[in-house]
Amino acid sequence: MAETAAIRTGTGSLAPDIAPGLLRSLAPLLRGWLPRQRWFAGKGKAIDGFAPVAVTELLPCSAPPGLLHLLVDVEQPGQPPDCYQLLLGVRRTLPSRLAGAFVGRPRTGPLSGLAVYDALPDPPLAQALLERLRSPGTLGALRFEKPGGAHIPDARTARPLDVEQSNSSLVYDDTYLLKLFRRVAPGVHPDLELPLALARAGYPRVPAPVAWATARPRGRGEPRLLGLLQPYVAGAADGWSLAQRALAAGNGFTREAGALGRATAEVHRALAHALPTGTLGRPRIEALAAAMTARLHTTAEAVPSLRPYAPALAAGYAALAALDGAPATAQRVHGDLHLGQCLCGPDGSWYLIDFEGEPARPLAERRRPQPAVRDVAGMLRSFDYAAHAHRAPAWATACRDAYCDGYAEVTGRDPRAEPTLLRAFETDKAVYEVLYEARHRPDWLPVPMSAVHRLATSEDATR
Ligand SMILES: Nc1ncnc2c1ncn2[C@@H]1O[C@H](COP(=O)(O)OP(=O)(O)O)[C@@H](O)[C@H]1O
Ligand SMILES: O=P(O)(O)O[C@H]1O[C@H](CO)[C@@H](O[C@H]2O[C@H](CO)[C@@H](O)[C@H](O)[C@H]2O)[C@H](O)[C@H]1O
Repeated sequence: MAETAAIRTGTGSLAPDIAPGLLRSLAPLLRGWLPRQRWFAGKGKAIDGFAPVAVTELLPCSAPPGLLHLLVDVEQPGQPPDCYQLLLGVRRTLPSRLAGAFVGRPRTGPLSGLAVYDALPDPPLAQALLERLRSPGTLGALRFEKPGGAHIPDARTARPLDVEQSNSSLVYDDTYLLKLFRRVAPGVHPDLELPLALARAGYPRVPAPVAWATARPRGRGEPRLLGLLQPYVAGAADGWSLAQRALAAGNGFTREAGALGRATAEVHRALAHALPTGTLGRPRIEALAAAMTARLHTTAEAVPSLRPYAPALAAGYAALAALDGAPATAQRVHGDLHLGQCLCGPDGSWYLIDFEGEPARPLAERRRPQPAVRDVAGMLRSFDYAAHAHRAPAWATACRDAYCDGYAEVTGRDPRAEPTLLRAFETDKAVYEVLYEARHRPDWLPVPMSAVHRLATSEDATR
């Protein structure tokens, strides 16, 4: 343990000469553990190596349980390194309740012989993260911010959220939720920017961030958002579970779909007031169609079953590029809207969450104003997804119509009135899903593939 105690410096950052050795000793463990994590985007590719970006000791490893915060560049073939956030606990012996979180025991280095594990399911370590956010300040490369001096009460309980997600979340006392981003990049993050802008504009049905953490590793550009604390909507059910429940009971879902259409429209209206908007003239529409076409071809390279459909789908994008008429309006959007991002609170109101956008796209691209119909297309795809396993295409069609009706009620603009734009965005989303499912959930690949088939063969863009 004497050696372990020596890893700490006065600021919480590891001495620069220690971080590489620490990471070298963790590397063999991370190689096995990382690809098994739902949030690891590089599955299926070799890991060439790891490089430390910032390593911070949040709780001393010399007095277990220790808590290490690591930002690590993961090097994989054919792409620039991706930086991941890891929160690792360190104990001499691991209690059996944490067996599932075990990463391994390094054989060398400052943690030699100690048990290293995912810190989030360990309540004292989860509590330590909340404690850091309650008292803002800096620690090494990490900065903890709590604007307006918000009072964040102590929590009696802390638990990781047990849902499929791209990041990781902790829930404190059913009062606050801490979302910890896993793949972190420099730049303004829409999952903080948009809910903050909506909160400042007085919009009530997007949980407002109350505290957050960023990293500013020296010489590595803009700050990176690491985590974000927001009120937990207790007793809420997400739209996906509610839709599944309705389908299993043989019930319709059009009332809910209409309410979701109205909720989407209200958020769009608030975003358009709070943040810059623009128009997309002919050159920008052509560029949009070209980007969609390029994504189609890259995805068809990676997923062979998409290839036969590529020409018909590309024709839809060509129709978009050739559109005459008024420029399309563009604004900030949610960017990855689906039923799982809509929470129905105990009072029956719908909350929208997770403004991160599609995690695979660069931050700058996600922050560009875009046609609002992009979110509409995301939700239309989601009704299709929900109905797929139940072989209930009529259920999906009714929901899709009710959703568009609800949207039009609030904005006065019916998304179905721009069928070429809507079809292009729906196709682009289905293509994104093909790649997403091929990488993360191959069993689900038939779901977006059936939409691809429909979009490539049907004349009617809204069916
Ligand atoms: N503020 C909140 N209140 C209640 N539940 C939430 C809240 N934010 C997220 N959740 C739950 O956590 C899940 C994952 O959150 P999300 O932001 O979509 O994470 P990710 O981007 O990692 O997928 C959601 O589907 C929802 O069930
Ligand atoms: O984890 P995120 O919420 O950021 O989004 C990613 O994962 C989603 C799945 O969990 C994925 O959504 C796709 O599957 C949903 C059903 O599980 C369906 O409702 C969506 O319509 C469909 O796109 C999403 O695309 C991905 O970015």
